[in-house]
Amino acid sequence: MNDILRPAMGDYSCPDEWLDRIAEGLSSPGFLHLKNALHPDFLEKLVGLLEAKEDADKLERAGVGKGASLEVRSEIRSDSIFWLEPEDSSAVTKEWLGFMNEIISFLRRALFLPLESYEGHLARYPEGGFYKPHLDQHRISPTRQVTLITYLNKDWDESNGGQLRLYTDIEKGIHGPYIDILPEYGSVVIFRSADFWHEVLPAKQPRLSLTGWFRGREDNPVLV
Ligand SMILES: O=C(O)CCC(=O)C(=O)O
Ligand SMILES: [Fe+2]
Repeated sequence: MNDILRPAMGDYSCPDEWLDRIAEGLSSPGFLHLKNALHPDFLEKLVGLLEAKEDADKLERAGVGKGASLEVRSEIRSDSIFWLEPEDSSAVTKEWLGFMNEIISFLRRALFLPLESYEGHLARYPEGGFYKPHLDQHRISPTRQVTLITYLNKDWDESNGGQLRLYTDIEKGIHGPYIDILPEYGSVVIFRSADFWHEVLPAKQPRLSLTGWFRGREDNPVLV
C-alpha cells in the first residue's frame, strides 16, 4: 500500500480519510498497514523522546504476562520500553495521547467498539532483538481490543530483519499464512488484538517503535 496520510504536526484532528481506512481495515480483514502515515516532524519528536529516555536510563526491560505474573523473559522478548503516561510533561506525549483518544472516539462511533482507554509504550529492540509469537489480548484479562504500532526506523530494509510477522488466520495461528511488514519509518500497523498471532523477527540493528492498545473495560471486556 502506498499512502501519504499525514496528520499535520500540531493538528491532530485525524483526517477523515485516515479514519475511514482504519474502520474499513479493522472490519475486514481485521488489520491494515499505512505507510508514511505520520508527519516527519512528529516522528522526529518521538525518536527524540525515545533517545532522551534511553540516555537518562529510563527504559525498562519489557515483561511478559500481567499483574502479579508479569516477568522479564529474555527468551520471549528482548525489547526495553518506556510507557507514555498522561502525567508526562513532554508535549509529544500529550499530543500522541490526544491523537489516540480521537481514534478511540471514532472507533466507538464507527464500529461500535466498546473502547475506554489507550495504553502505549516506546520500545527499543537491541541488535539481535526479537519477540516470539503471541497474541496481544491476554486470556485472563482480555481488555486489549485493538493494537496500533508506529515504526521509527529510518532507511530500514529487508537486510535489517526485524519484520513484524502477522499470521492472518486465527484458526491456523503460527502454522498458517502470514505477511511480513518492515518496521519502516512512519509506517503504522493496526490490527484486532484478539485475532492475530504475531512476532518480531530478529533485528540486525536496534529497532525502534511505539506500540499501543485501545482497551475495553477491565471488569466487562467485550470481545470484538
Ligand atoms: O514491534 C512490533 O512490530 C510488534 C511488537 C509487539 O508485538 C508487542 O509489543 O506486543
Ligand atoms: Fe504484540
